[in-house]
Amino acid sequence: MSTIQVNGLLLRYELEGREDAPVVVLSNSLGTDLGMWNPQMPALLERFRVLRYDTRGHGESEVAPGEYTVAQLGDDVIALMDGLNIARAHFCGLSMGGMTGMWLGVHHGARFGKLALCNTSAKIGTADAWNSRIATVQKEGMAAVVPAVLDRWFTPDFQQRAPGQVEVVKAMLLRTSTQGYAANCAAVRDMDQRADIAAIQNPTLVIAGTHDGSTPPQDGRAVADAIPGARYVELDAAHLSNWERPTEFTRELISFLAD
Ligand SMILES: O=C(O)CC1=CCC(=O)O1
Repeated sequence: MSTIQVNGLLLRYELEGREDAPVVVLSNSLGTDLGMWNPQMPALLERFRVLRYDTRGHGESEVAPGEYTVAQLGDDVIALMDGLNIARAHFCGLSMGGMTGMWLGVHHGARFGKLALCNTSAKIGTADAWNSRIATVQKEGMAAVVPAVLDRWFTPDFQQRAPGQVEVVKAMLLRTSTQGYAANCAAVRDMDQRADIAAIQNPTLVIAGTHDGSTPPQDGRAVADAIPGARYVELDAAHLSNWERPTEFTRELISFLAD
């Protein structure tokens, strides 16, 4: 396992692929870790050097005290790239990872080539709903949110036809630190980038899921409409579209990045 000290905490990362290939950074969603990109890795590694990491408070990365902000999550990516001497990269993030991607496009666009913003939103849910989720995990632990979260991540059809894959992702959610999860919920709760993202100048792909109960397609469309020239693609999937439609997701991502 590789770790690096960034912004006062240890982040776990993996950097794989040919040293002379263009770099793509992959950023995980709330309640997962860098393993959420496993379905895309073999195809990505044929063309790219892939840097993926566990967002602070997730997986094997450290849990910093207090609540986080999307700006902190974005600063971690810049510090990670600086620490690994990566001057420029493409970026792909799903859900909270996509929110980090929007922030990076607005504030550090010159460090990035193309942005893929997947199953994400410039503003998500109400403060009350996030506060209630935070209170639940703090009082009852991660297991208390698992059934509702899984029903937003995967369609009933996928849960029935791929129970083994659902178990793999469920295990990531259950392994997530309660404190880290709550701190990242606060970052998502407090984020509103709707007025900012029109400033993004990077070529952008927005991927949405028709059955996504967390960041519905209209949210993805709104992101694509706000970013000049952004491409919008909708897959027949719920929130974790990269697991539910891995072939289509990977094809869309690679054809966009390699174009
Ligand atoms: O857990 C959810 O409801 C879905 C989600 C919201 C932000 C994120 O990254 O995942």
